[in-house]
Amino acid sequence: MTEEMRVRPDEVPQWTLTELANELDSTTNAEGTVTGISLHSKHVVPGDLYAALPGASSHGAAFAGVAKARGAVGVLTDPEGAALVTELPEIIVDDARGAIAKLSSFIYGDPSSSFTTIGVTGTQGKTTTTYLAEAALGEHKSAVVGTIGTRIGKMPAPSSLTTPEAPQLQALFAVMREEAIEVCAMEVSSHALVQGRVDGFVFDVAVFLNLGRDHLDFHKDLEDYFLAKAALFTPQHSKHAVINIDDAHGKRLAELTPLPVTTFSTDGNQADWRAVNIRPHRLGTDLEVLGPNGVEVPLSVPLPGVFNVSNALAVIASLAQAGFDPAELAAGIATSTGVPGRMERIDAGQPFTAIVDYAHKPDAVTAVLDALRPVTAGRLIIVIGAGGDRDHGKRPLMGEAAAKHADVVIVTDDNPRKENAAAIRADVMSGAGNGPGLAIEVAGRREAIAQAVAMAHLGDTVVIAGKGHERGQEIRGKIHPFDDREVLIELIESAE
Ligand SMILES: CC(=O)N[C@H]1[C@@H](OP(=O)(O)OP(=O)(O)OC[C@H]2O[C@@H](n3ccc(=O)[nH]c3=O)[C@H](O)[C@@H]2O)O[C@H](CO)[C@@H](O)[C@@H]1O[C@H](C)C(=O)N[C@@H](C)C(=O)N[C@H](CCC(=O)O)C(=O)O
Ligand SMILES: Nc1ncnc2c1ncn2[C@@H]1O[C@H](COP(=O)(O)OP(=O)(O)OP(=O)(O)O)[C@@H](O)[C@H]1O
Ligand SMILES: N[C@H](CCC[C@H](N)C(=O)O)C(=O)O
Ligand SMILES: [Mg+2]
Repeated sequence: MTEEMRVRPDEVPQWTLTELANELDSTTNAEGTVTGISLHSKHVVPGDLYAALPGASSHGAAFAGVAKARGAVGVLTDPEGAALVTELPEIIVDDARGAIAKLSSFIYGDPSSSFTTIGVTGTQGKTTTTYLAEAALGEHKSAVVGTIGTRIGKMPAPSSLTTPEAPQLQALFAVMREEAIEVCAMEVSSHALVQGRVDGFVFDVAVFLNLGRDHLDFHKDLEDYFLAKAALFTPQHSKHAVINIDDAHGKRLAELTPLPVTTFSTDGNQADWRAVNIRPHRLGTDLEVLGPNGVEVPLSVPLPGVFNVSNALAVIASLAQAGFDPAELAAGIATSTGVPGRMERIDAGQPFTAIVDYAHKPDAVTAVLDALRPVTAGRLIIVIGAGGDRDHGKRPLMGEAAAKHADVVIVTDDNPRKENAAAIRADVMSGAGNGPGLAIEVAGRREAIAQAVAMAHLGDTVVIAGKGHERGQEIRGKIHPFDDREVLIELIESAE
């Protein structure tokens, strides 16, 4: 097993329940010493305050017994939850979700004020941008929080969700403070903003990458989704905005935000930071970056696609705003060894190019295929599916984008979760069937990848889209081991 960074600080906080209740203008019905806070019963460690919140499928108060058995000393909950809790002392507040981030930051002593925080939002590119920030920072001690997990000083520390819930996040911040981290670059999802996971502290810099179709199962419509993201660009959440004005919603946000704004563009727009003389090649892109006050630095982005130039510019603009030297940042980006499952090249001696990528939204599918087309002499073959229990509306649009930009589309399963896999494939096929090329449906992801490998020749590019770094496939609530990269290598080797 690889070594992992701790997820709780060594220096354990000590608060009485009364002190915490006071902080929330509430009271408590017993005493006890609190040494941490948890939002999920399964994360509780002895000494924790268990925050029992109302959820979509249950009220956290129903798990207070489990939390107690794991050593919780009290419960923070709302009046509805209080009616369910009998086994632990309570702090009751009307808006328990509103209280939890503030209290989590308080318990750990506002740890993120000890380092620079960069919050990255956008429909696509957050993970890539935070990883490129880590590379850009070179020897400076940095941390990354996001979809693939947390990294503190390049050591993994497990975290769930793209943006962890506040108790987990603030504990990780406290570890970062102990590790003398200089900069934490983190992904901020729209879910996190709506659910107040990043309340209780203020980002030094907030970055907006783009807005496209996703998560319309959670947000009412695209406008609602935009407004959720726009909330990051208010003084309550951030001090400074860095915005991609090539994106129409970015342009709008730059006018809307009350924060001081730095803009960037790869598209010839009049921005503070601009990419010029863009020279794509098979493995990435070379270019020059023009910045404020006559700054001009050469940059080599070792990831293919102009969209990754945009992600790299976001890194330079935001870290330069935080005081780092653009030339050093550019030199750091050039050393990136890539991002797991993002445009990741797989080489098992096959005659064609094979790429594993995390595109699971229509714009990402388009961006990836557009990036690969100019460097593909033969056919562009994509294996694609869509996740279950997520936005249904994006499925035909993903199929359509694949069919429009690839020569062969193999529609298969992603994570069906609790849905019927055949029904999801039919949704994707309804869009994929409209393209000029060949669209076929193959049940079973392994079988679909095998078909792609069997049909690919010298000069072709095969893209396995949607699951990137994921190591399992969720089918009816159970996660089966499945890694696109390993499966691809196995199938290439067995085809020889
Ligand atoms: C829609 C959504 O964001 N749901 C999150 C939310 O669930 P919920 O409020 O409905 O909770 P619930 O399942 O009804 O449970 C109620 C409460 O009981 C607690 N509980 C529940 C079960 C148990 O055994 N013990 C326990 O303590 C839960 O922690 C929760 O507080 O609060 C839970 C606790 O933190 C999260 O785990 C859950 O994330 C679910 C798993 C999820 O899939 N979220 C995704 C959609 C998400 O947040 N994604 C974003 C964006 C990704 C992207 O950009 O693409 C992310 O930031 O990851
Ligand atoms: N700036 C961008 N514009 C368009 N597509 C992009 C951009 N950056 C990355 N992509 C595509 O989107 C996929 C996901 O990228 P990444 O994981 O960096 O995004 P994310 O915003 O973190 O996604 P998630 O919301 O799932 O965490 C990549 O594999 C690539 O296909
Ligand atoms: N953070 C994203 C991941 C999607 C990954 C894709 N493989 C899928 O299962 O849809 C989500 O929870 O919507
Ligand atoms: Mg991500």
